[in-house]
Amino acid sequence: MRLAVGQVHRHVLALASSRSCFVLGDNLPLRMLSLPRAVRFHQTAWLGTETVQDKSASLTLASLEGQNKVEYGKKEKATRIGGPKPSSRASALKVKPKVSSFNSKPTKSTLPKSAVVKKTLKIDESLFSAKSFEELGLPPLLIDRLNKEGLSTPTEVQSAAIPIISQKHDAVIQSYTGSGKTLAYLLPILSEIGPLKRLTEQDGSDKRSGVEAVIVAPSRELGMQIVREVEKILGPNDKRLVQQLVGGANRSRQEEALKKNKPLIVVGTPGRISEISAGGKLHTHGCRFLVLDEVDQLLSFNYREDMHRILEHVGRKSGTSSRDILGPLARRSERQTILVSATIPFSVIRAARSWGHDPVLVRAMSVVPLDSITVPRPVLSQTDANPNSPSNSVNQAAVDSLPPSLEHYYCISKAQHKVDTLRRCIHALEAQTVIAFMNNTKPLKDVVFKLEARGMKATELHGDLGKLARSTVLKKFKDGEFRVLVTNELSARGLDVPECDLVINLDLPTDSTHYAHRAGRTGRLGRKGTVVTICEETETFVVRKMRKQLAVPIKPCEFTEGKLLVHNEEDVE
Ligand SMILES: Nc1ncnc2c1ncn2[C@@H]1O[C@H](COP(=O)(O)OP(=O)(O)OP(=O)(O)O)[C@@H](O)[C@H]1O
Repeated sequence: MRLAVGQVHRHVLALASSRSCFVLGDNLPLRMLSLPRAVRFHQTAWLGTETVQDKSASLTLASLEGQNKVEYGKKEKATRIGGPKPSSRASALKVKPKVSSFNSKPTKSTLPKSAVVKKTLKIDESLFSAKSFEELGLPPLLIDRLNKEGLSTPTEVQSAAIPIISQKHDAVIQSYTGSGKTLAYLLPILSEIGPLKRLTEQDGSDKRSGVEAVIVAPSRELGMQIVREVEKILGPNDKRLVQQLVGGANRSRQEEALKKNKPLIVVGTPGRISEISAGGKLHTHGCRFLVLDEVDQLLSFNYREDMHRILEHVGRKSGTSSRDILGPLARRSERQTILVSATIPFSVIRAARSWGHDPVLVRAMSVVPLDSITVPRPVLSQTDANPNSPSNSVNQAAVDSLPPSLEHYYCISKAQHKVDTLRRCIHALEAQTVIAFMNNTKPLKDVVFKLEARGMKATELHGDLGKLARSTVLKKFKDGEFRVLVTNELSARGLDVPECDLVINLDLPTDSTHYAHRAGRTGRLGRKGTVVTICEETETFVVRKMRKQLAVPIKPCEFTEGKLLVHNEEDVE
């Protein structure tokens, strides 16, 4: 569904039960917000006396510090707001656009303070100077496995998150797409549970059995990807200790595997996890870790019932009744909750505060206690004509999720010529691994057909394909059998194809958050990447709005004679 410009992203709050609160939020269009009265009541109740100026505004360290100025349209790259530099160790992909002119007009946008920090944890500087996994205190067996997989140096977000999670903090991890957030939470978990864990004095008497970590992801693909990452670290002999519970696969087989393999870690989608748990085949009461990957999406309205069940059951010891004297606090103490996303809106901070004890926000180079964070004010771009328009606000969550190494362009094309423009773009940029996004499933086939007819290997990926077909398509694309993957929003979050050097928007993303997640499929781990939005003349104002909200230069361009030609902004106005 495409949102018109001017739609307001709202995060809707509701009380999950009378005893524990959780946030149901999403970038919902305003007209979808006719909530049941009870929900509205809870929303009011939960907001309490807080003066909330912008529920959709997100929290970022850059906004907390309020010290960053952004300029875009400069000759070189845009200044990145907050966040770390790309890792020097990361190799660059071979994308060398042939640029024949580069003269976009500088435009200014300023980010004033958007949130106030009352206090900050004293940050251990040595936390960020870790050069190796050894320095982060990971157990030797785990380090051996990492080395065997060719992993020797932690990324910045891993350096920050691993010690914090090991100190048993509840944590919100925010870092840009492709910066290594998955291992940032997996490694401290695997330091505590399973065959690679740190040996402690209690080990002989450790009576824990059953599932010890539940990892929830919004899509099957992302769930499967996380499973593969865990299997990789555990190694071939112990990979049965992780079990996937994703939708679309045979449920009975998953239940049998749970019984037979007795996994320590389960990874799955909210629907399937809560279904199997409700059926009594998954026991998570003794669970020590709950991870919500892509938390902002998981806390959206769509998943509310399943997430409610998961939040209520995981890590809550059987026998702990909701009438227990400590109530929700007792429950919380049973598990460590880790929330992860490239885009963390303020609603997630609020949710984490209500669940966690001593929760902290971990970013690549900083750790901030969540209690210190107040609701951010909307941040306006200086060039905005109408500051009252919500669409003119900088979307700080999306800004911070963009990898610093990306180049952004847009190109005008009539609808019927978009596939040709796409082909010319791929040739001009010499892109080898391309993900093209559309909004609907039906037209995907047509695009694939046209590309193939012109000799370009392409394939489609969408929710109408079965689970097996989806994983086969993805594997073939990753193996380089296809040059172009034509897909929809399904692939926008979490999908890791390190070689992807070009992302194309054949349809406009619904908003700047969706733009950022799509864009993040390229430029992984500091590699170079290009994002090109192909739009119709009448849609260019939407691109300009997103450019303001994202505070990055999205430069007008065209592809002629096998070259990328970048226009001056005023040439196209
Ligand atoms: N320390 C490391 N050294 C080398 N490669 C790493 C390291 N950590 C992660 N990677 C690789 O970097 C890639 C990106 O990691 P990951 O998918 O965890 O990023 P992410 O931040 O979760 O991205 P997204 O926000 O898009 O989900 C993966 O291919 C992963 O295997």
